[in-house]
Amino acid sequence: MAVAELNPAFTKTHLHSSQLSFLSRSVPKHQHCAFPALYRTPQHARISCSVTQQNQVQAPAVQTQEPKSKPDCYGVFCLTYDLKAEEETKSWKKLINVAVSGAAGMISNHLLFKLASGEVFGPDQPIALKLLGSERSIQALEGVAMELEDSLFPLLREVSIGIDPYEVFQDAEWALLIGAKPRGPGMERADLLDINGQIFAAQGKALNAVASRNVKVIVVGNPCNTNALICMKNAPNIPAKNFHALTRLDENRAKCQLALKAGVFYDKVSNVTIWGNHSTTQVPDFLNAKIDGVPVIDVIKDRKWLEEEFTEKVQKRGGVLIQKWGRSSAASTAVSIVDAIRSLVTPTPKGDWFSSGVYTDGNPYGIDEGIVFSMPCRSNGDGNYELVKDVIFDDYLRNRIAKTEAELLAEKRCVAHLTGEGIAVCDLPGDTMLPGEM
Ligand SMILES: NC(=O)C1=CN([C@@H]2O[C@H](COP(=O)(O)OP(=O)(O)OC[C@H]3O[C@@H](n4cnc5c(N)ncnc54)[C@H](OP(=O)(O)O)[C@@H]3O)[C@@H](O)[C@H]2O)C=CC1
Ligand SMILES: O=C([O-])CC(=O)C(=O)O
Repeated sequence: MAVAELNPAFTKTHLHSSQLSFLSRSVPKHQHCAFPALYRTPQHARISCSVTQQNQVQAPAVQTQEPKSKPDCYGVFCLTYDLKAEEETKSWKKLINVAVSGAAGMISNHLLFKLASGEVFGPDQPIALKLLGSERSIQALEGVAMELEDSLFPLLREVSIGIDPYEVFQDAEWALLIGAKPRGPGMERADLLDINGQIFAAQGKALNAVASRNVKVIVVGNPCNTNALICMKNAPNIPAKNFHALTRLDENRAKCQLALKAGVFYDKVSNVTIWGNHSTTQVPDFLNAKIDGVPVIDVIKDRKWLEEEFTEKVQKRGGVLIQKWGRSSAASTAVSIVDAIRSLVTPTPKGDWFSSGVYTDGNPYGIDEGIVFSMPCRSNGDGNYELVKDVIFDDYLRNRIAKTEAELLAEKRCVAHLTGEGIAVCDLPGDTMLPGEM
């Protein structure tokens, strides 16, 4: 049954959410209904019902204008509404489109509800969620959309689900790329780079074709640095500066370990950089880090612990967690994605910085150009960042950075066929590991 066949006076209150979902799924593409209590008639007029102060439904009033087109909307989110009125009366900002891939996965299951609640973009920012799944996950994705419906988030104005990135990424202002194939038993790192690289090449092309020209892209799916590079290289019309690989979880893990050792609450720890790859070669920088404004090395006077135990703990934290949980970090990863976005949309506290995997071209640290490398960033809150200049290095830090840089350069050579840089040569140093593989 198409929504067009509904009794126009049949309001939301008469329908169970699963009925709404079913009805909306049976609406042909580009054919929509409207809410509050707006439904489309066969004549394409819109019928509106308003609720009186006594909460009684009034007789429908016919409106003539065409409802807004919403491709692939889901359930209650297919209903249109007068957002303009809310922008005016509630001082809401203009709706933003946030695309999420791997939306039926574990990380997304935490993240989507944070995005919809307003805790990420703020209590005055209405949001449209555009969820990318696959044939394999489409049922699960409907389940996710149903849970979003049932959560009644005031700021969540649109949800759409789909399996075609060219549709899902349309006009996206943020693209949170989480979906990736996990490395299976016996799978070579080079195979993982290739399989996931194909996904991120395709998604880069789609972003290039249909996303907002200023879309901010955060790549989470592993190996995230090289996936971000592939995505960026396939999206030449989007500024390279707009691509990030998520290393914020590593920064958060490092802060926690430093706080634990120093016996302070973790909000006292600042200026922590993760350098390099989101892998076991990553470098958690204790040289520039501070506790209560004092250099960490003056608070934790155990250099051996910092160089060995601390560093390894952060590098392998993901793997230890998998051993305990039987699956990789999902909740804390989602939290760190929230942190990463908020770091770009709010001004960085004075004197502090945050880590993100960003393109190395023009970096002031002497790191090879042409790779996505985690470095210290600051933002004035407009969605962009600049690299922090006033950081210090010693031989230890330089040597460690060189190792993770070599790993990323090798990964880059391994995916040359996906970045348009020629024939791939895979000479990965040893069998480099994701944090979760240890
Ligand atoms: N950067 C970081 O700090 C961290 C990164 N990660 C990474 O994030 C990614 C997602 O993690 P998580 O949500 O826990 O994983 P899940 O396994 O729960 O979900 C991953 C999603 O990836 C999608 N996917 C895409 N291609 C494939 C494929 N070929 N085979 C199987 N699934 C595929 C699936 O969705 P669909 O079928 O819809 O495409 C699936 O829902 C992983 O790559 C993980 O390693 C995890 C923790 C930290
Ligand atoms: O390897 C994984 O999937 C998990 C991961 O990245 C992490 O925990 O940092």
